[in-house]
Amino acid sequence: MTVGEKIKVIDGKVATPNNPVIPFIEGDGIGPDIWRASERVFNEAVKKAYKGSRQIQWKEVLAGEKAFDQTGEWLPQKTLDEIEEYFIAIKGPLTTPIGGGFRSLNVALRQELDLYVCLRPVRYFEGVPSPVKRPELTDMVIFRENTEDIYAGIEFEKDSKEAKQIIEFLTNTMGIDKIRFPESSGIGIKPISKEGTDRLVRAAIEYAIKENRPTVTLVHKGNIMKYTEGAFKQWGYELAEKEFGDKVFTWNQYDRIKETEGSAAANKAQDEAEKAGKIVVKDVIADIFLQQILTRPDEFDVVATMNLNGDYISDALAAQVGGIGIAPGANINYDTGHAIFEATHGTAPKYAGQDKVNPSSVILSGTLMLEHIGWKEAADLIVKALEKTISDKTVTYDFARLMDGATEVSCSGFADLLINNL
Ligand SMILES: NC(=O)C1=CN([C@@H]2O[C@H](COP(=O)(O)OP(=O)(O)OC[C@H]3O[C@@H](n4cnc5c(N)ncnc54)[C@H](OP(=O)(O)O)[C@@H]3O)[C@@H](O)[C@H]2O)C=CC1
Ligand SMILES: O=C(O)CCC(=O)C(=O)O
Ligand SMILES: [Mg+2]
Repeated sequence: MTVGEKIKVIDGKVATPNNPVIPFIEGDGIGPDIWRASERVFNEAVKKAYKGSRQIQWKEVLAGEKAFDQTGEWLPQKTLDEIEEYFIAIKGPLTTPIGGGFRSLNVALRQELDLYVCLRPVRYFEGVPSPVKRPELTDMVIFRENTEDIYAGIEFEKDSKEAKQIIEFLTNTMGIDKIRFPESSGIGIKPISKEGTDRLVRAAIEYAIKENRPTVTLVHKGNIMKYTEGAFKQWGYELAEKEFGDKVFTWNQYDRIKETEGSAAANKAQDEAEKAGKIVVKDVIADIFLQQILTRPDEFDVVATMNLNGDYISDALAAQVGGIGIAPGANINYDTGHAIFEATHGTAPKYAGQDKVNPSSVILSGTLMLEHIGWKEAADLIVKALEKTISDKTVTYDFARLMDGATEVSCSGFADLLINNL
């Protein structure tokens, strides 16, 4: 076997050798089935695209159940060190116990490496079964903040010393009398910072500019959580105007024009901005957003939101274009260049070891990774093969159960077909 070389990040740009070492985490549950299938597809696509002159040297790093069985640790420091050293990694899903036990290893990886953007593109592949009438209208890219929020795990159990201390502080020092049942409350804390918001919204707008996306929508629940979600909206608008100037037109600008010159002038200003190719930065409250993505999905392009909202939105949008079996993602720090690519779905334990589930989410996460390292030709081959395989109606169980005249194939069988169609 040839020895691989390290990917480097120079001045924020990824420099990829012809034989990059890329660490992978196989994952729990369905992870091993999916990884085996995906790895073959990646290798064949790279071989075909570059006629053997390029090859990925996969390096397994441990996390989750496999790590615990082999090392006694769920997330060994060595794994974090190696991903940090090699910059780019890809992972299968990892189990998180509910209501107790260790905290999410997926979240820990994102926090430890400060991978502040969870990027989740949502697009329709012709022929995929969908619960909506016009699934092709859904074409969005979610920028989900990945390190803060109530999601990030600052939580204290009911009756714990910490929960009692916080409740005592809130009640006696802060004069809060709205904790309905102070004797039996667990406590969760939701930090949302200006720095965290700025870097997330900056990445979303930069992406919209680069990819010619007409709008960036800030999704928040700022009417209720004013100083966290409401601040996210406010800081987002401020950053857009301050850093992107005349490349954007914000709904804050719209409101200011409306206030001084009236609605007609504000509408005209927005029309002119759109005609001039400026990106419209707008906002929507999270609950109505979940209705509007169903009723008028074509009004949304790039979506920037906080961690918990982004989690719900990711799965809801995935459903519109065929489900969680075809929902890729990436966790990225655009400043250090570190990135871990991973599917949106979890370990689907009831299907573990059955060679049954759809490997497309990890495979498409891999195409994001190939594009990220500059190997677009290989990524394009995989996307085309996926389109062909779906249009042939040879699909895994999740699609087969909703498609007329489909032939159901296994997870590995689907990978075989993709490879034939490369
Ligand atoms: N990033 C990560 O590693 C993530 C980890 N998790 C963890 O995964 C575990 C299980 O979570 P759960 O809530 O059940 O969510 P999952 O995403 O694991 O599974 C829920 C359902 O989604 C469908 N599904 C998931 N993956 C696929 C696939 N590849 N192909 C086809 N269908 C698929 C199945 O639907 P059906 O039953 O209809 O066939 C499955 O039962 C938890 O421990 C959770 O914390 C969850 C999300 C992300
Ligand atoms: O870490 C987990 O177990 C769940 C993560 C998750 O749902 C997500 O990132 O979308
Ligand atoms: Mg999720």
